Amino acid sequence: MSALLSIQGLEKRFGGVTATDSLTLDIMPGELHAIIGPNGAGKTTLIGQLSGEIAPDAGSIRFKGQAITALPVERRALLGLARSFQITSVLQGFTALENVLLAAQAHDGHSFRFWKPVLAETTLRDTAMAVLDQVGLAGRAAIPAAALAHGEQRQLELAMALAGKPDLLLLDEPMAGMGPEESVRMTELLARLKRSVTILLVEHDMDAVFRLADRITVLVYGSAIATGTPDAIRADESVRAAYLGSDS
Ligand SMILES: Nc1ncnc2c1ncn2[C@@H]1O[C@H](COP(=O)(O)OP(=O)(O)OP(=O)(O)O)[C@@H](O)[C@H]1O
Repeated sequence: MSALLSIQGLEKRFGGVTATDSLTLDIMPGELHAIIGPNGAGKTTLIGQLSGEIAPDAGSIRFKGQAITALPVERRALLGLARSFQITSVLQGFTALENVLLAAQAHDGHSFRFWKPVLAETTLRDTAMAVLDQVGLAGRAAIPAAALAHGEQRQLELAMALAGKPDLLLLDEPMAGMGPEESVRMTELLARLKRSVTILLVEHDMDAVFRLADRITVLVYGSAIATGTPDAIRADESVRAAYLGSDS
């Protein structure tokens, strides 16, 4: 099986800081691959380079066999690479459904052909409702985003990323700022989403990571010190020493 996303020799420096250091990594179709590592390890910088917001200094990124290293964010999104979280994209004055419709429309603008506007709108609306249902917000479609609970807003951000029917979803700390109950709900949601979309997950919530991930990569100072199944990562001495704490 060939990789959905292939990262080769990726490098990123900020002044004297090496945020991404000779990183080579394959993300396989259908897997949920988590990236963990201490604060400042380079996780968000990596996501930024994959989504197209940050230009790497060296190395290459291939997605679905195509070199995307130099492509801008929108072109990557059209190819099926979507990013969610740590970017506040929800429009508070619009309903949940309207937010998803706008996200779907932004991704799929060409479906609004002037001779078939009603049909196109119906299809888009059906898609948006299906996506809201997928994230457990179907019953909240008509509620303004501002009136949604924090956890529901995060579910909505996920729905907006899914609206473009991505092949690869980049999730940057979906549990950030959540209470324990909301985290559990988001973990269950991601467990349901798994397999329908390949997911690259950056997350500090280790319970969620070890429950959800098929494979985990541990970053330290921008380098991948280990990649493996949750069991292999748990047992890896270098990981325990560098990150999890040798007594964990
Ligand atoms: N725009 C920037 N300018 C300068 N240094 C930066 C910039 N962005 C990131 N860095 C530095 O690069 C390193 C990696 O940062 P990054 O935010 O990617 O780490 P992280 O693993 O996502 O951290 P956290 O877990 O705290 O979110 C850090 O040392 C950070 O200070």
